[in-house]
Amino acid sequence: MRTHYCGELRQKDIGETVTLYGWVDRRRDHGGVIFLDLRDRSGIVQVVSDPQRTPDSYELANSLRNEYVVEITGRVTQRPEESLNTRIPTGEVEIYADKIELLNGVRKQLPFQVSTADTETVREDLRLKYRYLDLRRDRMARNIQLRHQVVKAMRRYLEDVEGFIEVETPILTRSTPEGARDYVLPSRVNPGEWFALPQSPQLFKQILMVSGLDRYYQIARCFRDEDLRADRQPEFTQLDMEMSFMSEEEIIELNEKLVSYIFKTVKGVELPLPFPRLTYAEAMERYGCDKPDTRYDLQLVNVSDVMKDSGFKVFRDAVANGGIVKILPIPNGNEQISNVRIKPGGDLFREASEAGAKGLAYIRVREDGEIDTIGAIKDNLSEEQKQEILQRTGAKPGHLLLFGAGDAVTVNKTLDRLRQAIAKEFGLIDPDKINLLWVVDFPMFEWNADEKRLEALHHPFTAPHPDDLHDLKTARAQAYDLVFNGFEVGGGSRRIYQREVQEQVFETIGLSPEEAQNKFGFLLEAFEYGTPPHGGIAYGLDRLVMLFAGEESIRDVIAFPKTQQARCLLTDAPSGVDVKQLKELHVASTYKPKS
Ligand SMILES: Nc1ncnc2c1ncn2[C@@H]1O[C@H](COP(=O)(O)OP(=O)(O)OP(=O)(O)O)[C@@H](O)[C@H]1O
Ligand SMILES: N[C@@H](CC(=O)O)C(=O)O
Ligand SMILES: [Mg+2]
Ligand SMILES: [Mg+2]
Repeated sequence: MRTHYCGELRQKDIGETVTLYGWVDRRRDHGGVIFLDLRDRSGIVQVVSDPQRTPDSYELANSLRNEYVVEITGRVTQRPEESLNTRIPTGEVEIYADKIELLNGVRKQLPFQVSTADTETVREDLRLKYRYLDLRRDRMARNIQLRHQVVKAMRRYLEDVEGFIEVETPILTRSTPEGARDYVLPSRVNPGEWFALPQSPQLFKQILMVSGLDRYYQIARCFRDEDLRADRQPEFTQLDMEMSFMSEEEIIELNEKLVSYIFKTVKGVELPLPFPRLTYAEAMERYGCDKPDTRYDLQLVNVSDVMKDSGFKVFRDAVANGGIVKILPIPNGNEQISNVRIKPGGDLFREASEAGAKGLAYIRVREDGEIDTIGAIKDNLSEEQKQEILQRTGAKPGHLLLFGAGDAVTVNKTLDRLRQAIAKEFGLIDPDKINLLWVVDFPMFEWNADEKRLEALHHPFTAPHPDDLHDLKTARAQAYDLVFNGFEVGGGSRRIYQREVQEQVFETIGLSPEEAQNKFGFLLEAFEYGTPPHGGIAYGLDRLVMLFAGEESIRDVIAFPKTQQARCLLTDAPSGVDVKQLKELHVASTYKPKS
């Protein structure tokens, strides 16, 4: 019977006889003395065997190889002075192995060494294919355990402090509009009809409020067929919440307490409350995005009013066509950023053009206070305009001012990208800083140029701001996002709970009354049976844990993630199916033979 986990053993255990189970992390032979690092999920402890002190285990110890599974019984002993290891928590002790039992060996060559995978780069496809080996390594084992700690803290706070009740909602359901494509599943018993996997439990949680549940939460799996990024998976987990009879202010306050409880419990960090807030309009104006990383300054400066009469055509036209001119001022940018980098072919030019910019104008402030720029700008800039720009941007000698000019979406996107790239390059980001902020007052809708219609910025169940009901199209929403170091970790809103308002919103996004009835009739009907005012939020659990763990990819905090091509390499899914299955499902075409 196991007496301890490997990673728990300390000086206080010296003299005890212990039984451990685990994997051989490494085996070293030091002139007839065998050292084994024994690993389990808690960490590593050093085991010693030699012919004098542990004659019964020596032969077997000598034959063990990496990743063999063993049971070891032995005495906890103080390590000699010269072999103390301060890098591991068990580094003061070692175990004299009186008895070793081999429980299982390794029959094939290991695709990579678990013991060195934390320090050497192993190809991700190998890691995902042999995920069981990958999850044995310290870093990954820690991430998975950290994820568990985060979920545990969420449950403790919501259940024990705030009285939330966890309810499971269906996976086989109807489409929920969260802005991505649906994963769909054919129904065998209902020929020609399809389930959609939920993009979120949005409508069910609202219906639970109509049911009087009052406070709901769920650790909920969501499915979205969308283009993948390092912080996006096709299948991901939300902490999903909904509550009745609470104002936006009360919902935000409860959530600040929840988030600070998680930080305190998991990270031991006390967060100052309340979290700062930015309106969507401020965030876009100052940072060019709705999830700004404000660990560093580098704020954008709008100079559209100065440039509207500029002799420089690009600036003047931008404003005349309803666009904007903005500047990203970079202190000490002159020295580090050469003209080559901001002209076609340069890396910063490429960054800008990937965001849709056609050019990257600049002004450099010289040591003597004069400016350097291209002739077309310099010749067309009046002294007043120049002074106004220098003053507004706070430009000093050494400053580089990068310009974005054009439609607001492109300018903001461009300068946001440049801001992030420059913060990284200039080392402006303090990795120990924790930066949490709310973005509030989102607009209800944004223009979808492809489909030539307004679409809901959050989702169409979000309530408009009560002051803006006279013009729904331009109304602000009662919606809020939580941003953590430049990532959107959560988003929610107060909801519409009156049928008429919901119908108006459907109409605004171009749903005909028939379509609205067809897709969301059950919701509209529920609103007629006594629906309480309600609202909620959902956090991306994977993203949150990724940031807690200091990882750059959410794949590293998910036990069995998909690749960027949305494949599971462990099980090799998706795969072809038998034609018989397809026939039963009434899906005759697109048949792909099973391999
Ligand atoms: N594909 C995804 N993979 C992982 N997490 C996601 C994904 N989509 C959304 N989330 C997380 O779920 C939370 C709530 O979902 P929401 O619909 O607001 O996402 P979103 O605004 O579409 O997110 P984004 O566009 O940033 O991916 C997000 O704040 C985010 O943390
Ligand atoms: N269902 C929403 C979250 C919410 O509004 O509560 C989402 O996934 O974004
Ligand atoms: Mg999305
Ligand atoms: Mg969102």
